Amino acid sequence: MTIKVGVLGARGRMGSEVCRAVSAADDMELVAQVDVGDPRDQLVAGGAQVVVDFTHPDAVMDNLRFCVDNRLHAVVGTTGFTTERLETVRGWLDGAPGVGVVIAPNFSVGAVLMMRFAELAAPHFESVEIVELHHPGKADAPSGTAARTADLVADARKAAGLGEPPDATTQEVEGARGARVSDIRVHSVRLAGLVAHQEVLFGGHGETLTIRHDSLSRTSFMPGVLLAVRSVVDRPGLTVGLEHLLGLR
Ligand SMILES: NC(=O)C1=CN([C@@H]2O[C@H](COP(=O)(O)OP(=O)(O)OC[C@H]3O[C@@H](n4cnc5c(N)ncnc54)[C@H](O)[C@@H]3O)[C@@H](O)[C@H]2O)C=CC1
Ligand SMILES: O=C(O)C1=N[C@H](C(=O)O)C[C@H](O)C1
Repeated sequence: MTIKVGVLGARGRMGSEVCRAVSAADDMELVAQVDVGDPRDQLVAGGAQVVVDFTHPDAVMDNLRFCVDNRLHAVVGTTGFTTERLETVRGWLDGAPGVGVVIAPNFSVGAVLMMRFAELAAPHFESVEIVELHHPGKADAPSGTAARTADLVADARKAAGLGEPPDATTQEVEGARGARVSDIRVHSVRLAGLVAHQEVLFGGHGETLTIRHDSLSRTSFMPGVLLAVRSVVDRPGLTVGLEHLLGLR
């Protein structure tokens, strides 16, 4: 059966790539391409079953509310999902049985594995820091992926009885030691020529471990997005993270 798909943020870096990937998929039909200035009602008028959102952290909650109100399944890659936001979406879905929403900070399979590997390594090293590197057009810092990695690493450290990573630095120019997310230092680099990259650096006794992932092209996110579109129609409620669709959790 063909899945009718609408895209929000259709003229953006990710949205335009999603439009191409959906159009090329044998089992999908691209029925609406919506960006700023276009009526969102095109999604309903076009008969979309699944809406893919790659817009902006400031816009995504209103878009999701629209989808749930109109009983449209949603696949969301837009960042900015705090615990509070996720709870709000859960609340909306409680009132819309049968509707599915998949939200993932990163749709690339390699990035999902990087996060999983980091979580596995976390209990075994006293030190850890995260460096995320992106194109200079990125709206937010730190990246959603880095924030999610920090949460996973922090939870794994806590479960293993580890405290904060050691750090005796008291003299610093503001920002030199990065941001703290769940007590983990995260450093954000914005550089022309980059797409999306992350290193998780671990340090222990006489050794370090670096786990690095590179998205060299936005096509890296497309298999994950298409998997989520195919899955969400049979997955009511909220799913957070592509790992659940890959059988990694
Ligand atoms: N989960 C993942 O795997 C990935 C997530 N992202 C995230 O996706 C989001 C978008 O990233 P990019 O495509 O690089 O940004 P972009 O700025 O290139 O594209 C965003 C598009 O959304 C449009 N837009 C903004 N508000 C809108 C609204 N209310 N309705 C319809 N369209 C609207 C903009 O006009 C723009 O065309 C960011 O939050 C980014 O972090 C990006 C890459 C991968
Ligand atoms: O804005 C981007 O480009 C990306 N955003 C996501 C994030 O913030 O983690 C995913 C990927 O890193 C690309």
